[in-house]
Amino acid sequence: MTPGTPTTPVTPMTPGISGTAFRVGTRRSALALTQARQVAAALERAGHRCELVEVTTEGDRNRAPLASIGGQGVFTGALREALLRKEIDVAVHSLKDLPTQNVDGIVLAAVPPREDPRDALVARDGLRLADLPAGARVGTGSPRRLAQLRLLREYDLELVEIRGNVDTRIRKVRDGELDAVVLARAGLTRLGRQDEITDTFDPTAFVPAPGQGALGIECRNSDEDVVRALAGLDESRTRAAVTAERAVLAGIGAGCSAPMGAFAETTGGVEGDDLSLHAVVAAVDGSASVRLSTSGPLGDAEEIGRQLAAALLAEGASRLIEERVT
Ligand SMILES: NCc1[nH]cc(CCC(=O)O)c1CC(=O)O
Repeated sequence: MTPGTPTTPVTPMTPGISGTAFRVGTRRSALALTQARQVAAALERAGHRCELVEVTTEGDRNRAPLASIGGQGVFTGALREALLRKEIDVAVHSLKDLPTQNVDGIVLAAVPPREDPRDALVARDGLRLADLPAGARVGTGSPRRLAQLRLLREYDLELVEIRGNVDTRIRKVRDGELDAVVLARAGLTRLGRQDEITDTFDPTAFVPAPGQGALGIECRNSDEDVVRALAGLDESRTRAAVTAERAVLAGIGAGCSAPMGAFAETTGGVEGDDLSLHAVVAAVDGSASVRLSTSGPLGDAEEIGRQLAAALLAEGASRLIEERVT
Protein backbone atom coordinates (compact mmCIF):
# COMPACT_ATOMS: atom_id res chain seq x y z
CA MET A 1 0.00 0.00 0.00
CA THR A 2 1.34 3.45 -0.86
CA PRO A 3 1.42 6.18 1.78
CA GLY A 4 -1.84 7.99 2.12
CA THR A 5 -4.00 5.26 0.64
CA PRO A 6 -7.35 5.02 2.37
CA THR A 7 -7.87 1.63 3.94
CA THR A 8 -11.20 -0.05 4.54
CA PRO A 9 -13.83 1.55 6.75
CA VAL A 10 -13.32 0.79 10.41
CA THR A 11 -16.77 -0.67 10.87
CA PRO A 12 -18.10 -1.54 7.43
CA MET A 13 -21.73 -0.68 6.93
CA THR A 14 -22.56 0.53 10.41
CA PRO A 15 -26.32 1.07 10.26
CA GLY A 16 -27.66 4.55 10.74
CA ILE A 17 -24.40 6.29 9.87
CA SER A 18 -24.21 8.39 6.77
CA GLY A 19 -22.39 11.36 5.36
CA THR A 20 -18.78 11.74 4.30
CA ALA A 21 -16.38 9.65 6.32
CA PHE A 22 -13.75 11.32 8.50
CA ARG A 23 -10.32 10.30 7.19
CA VAL A 24 -8.41 9.36 10.33
CA GLY A 25 -4.65 9.61 9.75
CA THR A 26 -2.25 7.35 11.58
CA ARG A 27 1.30 6.07 11.50
CA ARG A 28 1.68 2.45 10.50
CA SER A 29 3.23 0.97 13.64
CA ALA A 30 1.13 -1.59 15.49
CA LEU A 31 0.77 0.84 18.41
CA ALA A 32 -0.29 3.77 16.21
CA LEU A 33 -2.81 1.63 14.34
CA THR A 34 -4.30 0.33 17.60
CA GLN A 35 -4.67 3.90 18.87
CA ALA A 36 -6.19 5.18 15.63
CA ARG A 37 -8.67 2.29 15.49
CA GLN A 38 -9.75 3.11 19.04
CA VAL A 39 -10.35 6.75 18.12
CA ALA A 40 -12.19 5.83 14.92
CA ALA A 41 -14.37 3.36 16.83
CA ALA A 42 -15.24 6.04 19.40
CA LEU A 43 -16.15 8.50 16.62
CA GLU A 44 -18.29 5.84 14.95
CA ARG A 45 -20.13 5.16 18.21
CA ALA A 46 -20.95 8.88 18.19
CA GLY A 47 -22.36 8.52 14.68
CA HIS A 48 -19.43 9.59 12.48
CA ARG A 49 -18.28 7.24 9.76
CA CYS A 50 -14.47 6.90 9.62
CA GLU A 51 -11.79 5.41 7.45
CA LEU A 52 -8.14 5.00 8.40
CA VAL A 53 -5.40 6.56 6.28
CA GLU A 54 -1.84 5.35 6.93
CA VAL A 55 0.92 7.95 6.69
CA THR A 56 4.65 7.22 6.80
CA THR A 57 6.64 9.64 8.96
CA GLU A 58 10.29 10.60 9.06
CA GLY A 59 10.71 8.71 12.33
CA ASP A 60 9.49 5.51 10.64
CA ARG A 61 11.63 5.92 7.51
CA ASN A 62 14.89 6.90 9.22
CA ARG A 63 16.30 4.34 11.66
CA ALA A 64 19.09 6.62 12.97
CA PRO A 65 19.01 7.57 16.67
CA LEU A 66 16.24 10.13 17.17
CA ALA A 67 18.60 12.67 18.70
CA SER A 68 20.68 12.61 15.50
CA ILE A 69 17.69 12.99 13.15
CA GLY A 70 17.24 16.10 15.24
CA GLY A 71 14.29 18.38 15.08
CA GLN A 72 11.06 17.64 16.82
CA GLY A 73 7.99 15.97 15.54
CA VAL A 74 9.72 13.27 13.52
CA PHE A 75 6.71 11.04 14.19
CA THR A 76 4.06 13.71 13.95
CA GLY A 77 5.15 16.21 11.28
CA ALA A 78 3.93 14.14 8.34
CA LEU A 79 0.49 13.71 9.92
CA ARG A 80 0.23 17.46 10.48
CA GLU A 81 1.24 18.10 6.87
CA ALA A 82 -1.36 15.61 5.67
CA LEU A 83 -3.97 17.52 7.71
CA LEU A 84 -2.98 20.84 6.18
CA ARG A 85 -2.99 19.32 2.66
CA LYS A 86 -6.49 17.98 3.43
CA GLU A 87 -5.44 14.40 2.82
CA ILE A 88 -6.77 13.48 6.24
CA ASP A 89 -9.33 15.11 8.58
CA VAL A 90 -8.16 13.77 11.92
CA ALA A 91 -4.60 13.06 13.09
CA VAL A 92 -4.08 10.64 15.99
CA HIS A 93 -0.78 11.08 17.82
CA SER A 94 0.84 9.75 20.97
CA LEU A 95 0.72 13.06 22.79
CA LYS A 96 4.24 12.69 24.11
CA ASP A 97 5.57 12.68 20.53
CA LEU A 98 3.72 15.91 19.65
CA PRO A 99 5.75 19.15 19.79
CA THR A 100 4.27 21.85 22.01
CA GLN A 101 4.49 24.63 19.43
CA ASN A 102 1.16 25.50 17.83
CA VAL A 103 0.80 24.99 14.10
CA ASP A 104 -1.34 27.56 12.27
CA GLY A 105 -4.61 26.05 11.13
CA ILE A 106 -4.40 23.01 13.42
CA VAL A 107 -6.04 22.54 16.81
CA LEU A 108 -5.49 19.88 19.48
CA ALA A 109 -9.20 19.07 19.55
CA ALA A 110 -9.25 16.09 21.89
CA VAL A 111 -7.23 14.50 24.65
CA PRO A 112 -9.17 11.36 25.66
CA PRO A 113 -8.85 9.65 29.05
CA ARG A 114 -5.27 8.72 29.64
CA GLU A 115 -3.80 5.24 30.02
CA ASP A 116 -1.33 4.55 32.82
CA PRO A 117 1.36 7.26 32.35
CA ARG A 118 4.17 5.38 34.12
CA ASP A 119 7.34 3.89 32.72
CA ALA A 120 7.96 0.20 33.13
CA LEU A 121 10.76 -2.31 32.94
CA VAL A 122 10.61 -5.45 30.84
CA ALA A 123 13.48 -7.58 32.15
CA ARG A 124 14.66 -11.16 31.88
CA ASP A 125 13.66 -13.59 34.61
CA GLY A 126 11.07 -11.23 36.09
CA LEU A 127 13.76 -8.92 37.48
CA ARG A 128 12.96 -5.53 38.96
CA LEU A 129 15.23 -2.52 38.44
CA ALA A 130 16.72 -2.85 41.93
CA ASP A 131 17.48 -6.54 41.30
CA LEU A 132 19.40 -6.09 38.04
CA PRO A 133 23.02 -7.06 38.67
CA ALA A 134 25.83 -4.55 38.15
CA GLY A 135 26.77 -4.44 34.49
CA ALA A 136 23.29 -5.49 33.32
CA ARG A 137 22.56 -4.30 29.77
CA VAL A 138 19.50 -2.02 29.71
CA GLY A 139 18.13 -0.64 26.45
CA THR A 140 16.51 2.73 25.83
CA GLY A 141 16.91 5.48 23.26
CA SER A 142 15.42 8.20 25.39
CA PRO A 143 17.71 10.81 27.02
CA ARG A 144 15.04 11.21 29.72
CA ARG A 145 15.16 7.51 30.57
CA LEU A 146 18.97 7.31 30.29
CA ALA A 147 19.38 10.20 32.71
CA GLN A 148 16.91 8.80 35.24
CA LEU A 149 18.34 5.28 35.06
CA ARG A 150 21.72 6.78 35.88
CA LEU A 151 20.23 8.79 38.74
CA LEU A 152 18.54 5.71 40.22
CA ARG A 153 21.28 3.17 39.65
CA GLU A 154 24.33 5.42 39.79
CA TYR A 155 26.67 4.19 37.09
CA ASP A 156 26.54 0.42 37.43
CA LEU A 157 24.26 -0.43 34.50
CA GLU A 158 25.41 -0.72 30.92
CA LEU A 159 22.97 1.48 29.05
CA VAL A 160 22.45 0.60 25.40
CA GLU A 161 20.97 3.04 22.91
CA ILE A 162 18.14 1.30 21.05
CA ARG A 163 15.25 2.24 18.81
CA GLY A 164 12.47 0.35 17.14
CA ASN A 165 8.88 -0.46 17.87
CA VAL A 166 7.69 -2.01 21.11
CA ASP A 167 7.83 -5.53 19.71
CA THR A 168 11.44 -5.18 18.50
CA ARG A 169 12.55 -3.84 21.85
CA ILE A 170 10.96 -6.64 23.85
CA ARG A 171 12.50 -9.18 21.48
CA LYS A 172 15.99 -7.94 22.38
CA VAL A 173 15.32 -9.12 25.95
CA ARG A 174 13.84 -12.43 24.79
CA ASP A 175 16.87 -13.02 22.55
CA GLY A 176 19.30 -12.32 25.39
CA GLU A 177 20.85 -9.31 23.64
CA LEU A 178 19.71 -7.12 26.56
CA ASP A 179 18.82 -7.82 30.18
CA ALA A 180 16.03 -5.26 30.19
CA VAL A 181 14.33 -2.43 28.30
CA VAL A 182 12.36 0.55 29.61
CA LEU A 183 9.02 1.25 27.93
CA ALA A 184 5.82 3.16 28.59
CA ARG A 185 3.19 1.02 30.33
CA ALA A 186 0.56 2.60 28.08
CA GLY A 187 2.06 1.26 24.86
CA LEU A 188 2.45 -2.22 26.33
CA THR A 189 -1.13 -2.21 27.60
CA ARG A 190 -2.55 -0.99 24.30
CA LEU A 191 -0.73 -3.79 22.51
CA GLY A 192 -1.88 -6.39 25.05
CA ARG A 193 1.70 -6.96 26.22
CA GLN A 194 1.28 -5.80 29.84
CA ASP A 195 2.15 -9.31 31.07
CA GLU A 196 5.75 -8.69 30.00
CA ILE A 197 6.19 -5.92 32.61
CA THR A 198 8.48 -6.88 35.49
CA ASP A 199 8.65 -3.51 37.29
CA THR A 200 6.69 -0.26 37.21
CA PHE A 201 8.39 2.97 38.24
CA ASP A 202 6.93 5.44 40.73
CA PRO A 203 6.18 8.46 38.52
CA THR A 204 7.46 10.93 41.10
CA ALA A 205 10.84 9.12 41.24
CA PHE A 206 11.20 8.14 37.57
CA VAL A 207 9.23 10.91 35.93
CA PRO A 208 7.37 10.11 32.68
CA ALA A 209 7.51 12.23 29.54
CA PRO A 210 4.99 15.07 29.33
CA GLY A 211 1.80 13.61 27.89
CA GLN A 212 2.93 10.01 28.24
CA GLY A 213 0.04 7.57 28.05
CA ALA A 214 -2.29 10.13 26.48
CA LEU A 215 -3.43 10.53 22.89
CA GLY A 216 -3.48 13.89 21.17
CA ILE A 217 -6.06 14.20 18.42
CA GLU A 218 -5.69 17.09 15.99
CA CYS A 219 -7.80 18.47 13.16
CA ARG A 220 -8.02 21.64 11.04
CA ASN A 221 -9.49 24.40 13.20
CA SER A 222 -11.71 25.47 10.30
CA ASP A 223 -13.38 22.04 10.20
CA GLU A 224 -16.27 22.76 12.53
CA ASP A 225 -17.92 19.34 12.25
CA VAL A 226 -14.70 17.56 13.08
CA VAL A 227 -13.84 19.97 15.93
CA ARG A 228 -17.29 19.35 17.42
CA ALA A 229 -17.08 15.58 17.01
CA LEU A 230 -13.64 15.44 18.61
CA ALA A 231 -14.74 17.63 21.53
CA GLY A 232 -16.90 14.66 22.55
CA LEU A 233 -13.76 12.54 23.08
CA ASP A 234 -11.96 15.10 25.25
CA GLU A 235 -11.63 14.43 28.98
CA SER A 236 -11.11 17.46 31.20
CA ARG A 237 -8.88 15.90 33.88
CA THR A 238 -6.50 14.36 31.38
CA ARG A 239 -6.53 17.62 29.44
CA ALA A 240 -5.60 19.60 32.55
CA ALA A 241 -2.82 17.17 33.52
CA VAL A 242 -1.18 17.15 30.09
CA THR A 243 -1.63 20.92 29.72
CA ALA A 244 0.44 21.43 32.87
CA GLU A 245 3.06 18.88 31.80
CA ARG A 246 3.42 20.35 28.33
CA ALA A 247 3.63 23.87 29.76
CA VAL A 248 6.72 22.76 31.70
CA LEU A 249 8.29 21.39 28.53
CA ALA A 250 7.47 24.53 26.53
CA GLY A 251 8.50 26.78 29.42
CA ILE A 252 12.00 25.40 29.67
CA GLY A 253 12.31 25.71 25.90
CA ALA A 254 12.90 22.01 25.39
CA GLY A 255 11.63 19.40 22.98
CA CYS A 256 10.51 15.83 23.41
CA SER A 257 14.08 14.52 23.22
CA ALA A 258 15.23 16.57 26.22
CA PRO A 259 16.33 14.78 29.40
CA MET A 260 13.30 16.03 31.32
CA GLY A 261 10.12 14.54 32.68
CA ALA A 262 6.87 16.08 33.88
CA PHE A 263 3.96 14.30 35.51
CA ALA A 264 0.68 15.71 36.81
CA GLU A 265 -2.06 13.98 38.74
CA THR A 266 -5.45 15.39 39.59
CA THR A 267 -7.25 14.96 42.88
CA GLY A 268 -10.76 15.90 43.88
CA GLY A 269 -10.49 17.97 47.07
CA VAL A 270 -13.15 19.48 49.33
CA GLU A 271 -12.23 22.92 48.06
CA GLY A 272 -12.45 21.79 44.43
CA ASP A 273 -10.22 19.88 42.08
CA ASP A 274 -6.47 20.11 42.45
CA LEU A 275 -3.54 19.25 40.31
CA SER A 276 -0.12 18.25 41.57
CA LEU A 277 2.80 18.48 39.22
CA HIS A 278 6.25 16.88 39.43
CA ALA A 279 9.14 17.62 37.10
CA VAL A 280 12.75 16.61 36.74
CA VAL A 281 15.48 17.95 34.49
CA ALA A 282 18.73 16.02 34.46
CA ALA A 283 22.08 15.96 32.81
CA VAL A 284 21.88 12.93 30.53
CA ASP A 285 25.03 11.53 32.14
CA GLY A 286 23.25 11.55 35.49
CA SER A 287 25.83 13.87 37.06
CA ALA A 288 23.25 16.45 38.16
CA SER A 289 19.52 17.02 38.27
CA VAL A 290 16.83 19.43 39.38
CA ARG A 291 13.60 18.00 40.76
CA LEU A 292 10.63 20.16 41.75
CA SER A 293 6.96 19.69 42.62
CA THR A 294 4.04 22.05 43.05
CA SER A 295 0.26 22.01 43.13
CA GLY A 296 -2.72 24.25 42.54
CA PRO A 297 -6.29 24.42 41.27
CA LEU A 298 -7.06 22.29 38.22
CA GLY A 299 -8.25 25.32 36.27
CA ASP A 300 -4.80 26.91 36.50
CA ALA A 301 -3.03 23.96 34.83
CA GLU A 302 -1.18 25.99 32.22
CA GLU A 303 -0.02 28.62 34.69
CA ILE A 304 1.08 25.98 37.21
CA GLY A 305 3.22 24.38 34.50
CA ARG A 306 4.69 27.70 33.41
CA GLN A 307 5.63 28.61 36.96
CA LEU A 308 7.28 25.26 37.56
CA ALA A 309 9.28 25.75 34.36
CA ALA A 310 10.43 29.15 35.58
CA ALA A 311 11.46 27.61 38.90
CA LEU A 312 13.39 24.85 37.09
CA LEU A 313 15.18 27.44 34.97
CA ALA A 314 16.04 29.41 38.10
CA GLU A 315 17.68 26.23 39.41
CA GLY A 316 19.84 25.85 36.31
CA ALA A 317 17.69 23.54 34.15
CA SER A 318 18.82 24.94 30.81
CA ARG A 319 22.46 24.35 31.62
CA LEU A 320 21.69 20.68 32.34
CA ILE A 321 19.86 20.22 29.06
CA GLU A 322 22.60 21.87 27.02
CA GLU A 323 25.20 19.63 28.58
CA ARG A 324 23.63 16.50 27.18
CA VAL A 325 25.95 14.43 25.08
CA THR A 326 23.59 12.29 22.96
N1 LIG B 1 8.33 7.53 21.48
C1 LIG B 1 7.65 6.33 21.14
C2 LIG B 1 6.37 6.18 21.90
N2 LIG B 1 5.39 7.07 21.80
C3 LIG B 1 4.37 6.68 22.63
C4 LIG B 1 4.75 5.50 23.24
C5 LIG B 1 3.98 4.73 24.24
C6 LIG B 1 2.57 5.15 24.46
C7 LIG B 1 2.42 6.43 25.22
O1 LIG B 1 3.30 6.85 25.99
O2 LIG B 1 1.38 7.05 25.04
C8 LIG B 1 6.01 5.16 22.77
C9 LIG B 1 6.81 3.96 23.12
C10 LIG B 1 7.42 4.04 24.50
O3 LIG B 1 7.89 5.10 24.90
O4 LIG B 1 7.47 3.00 25.18
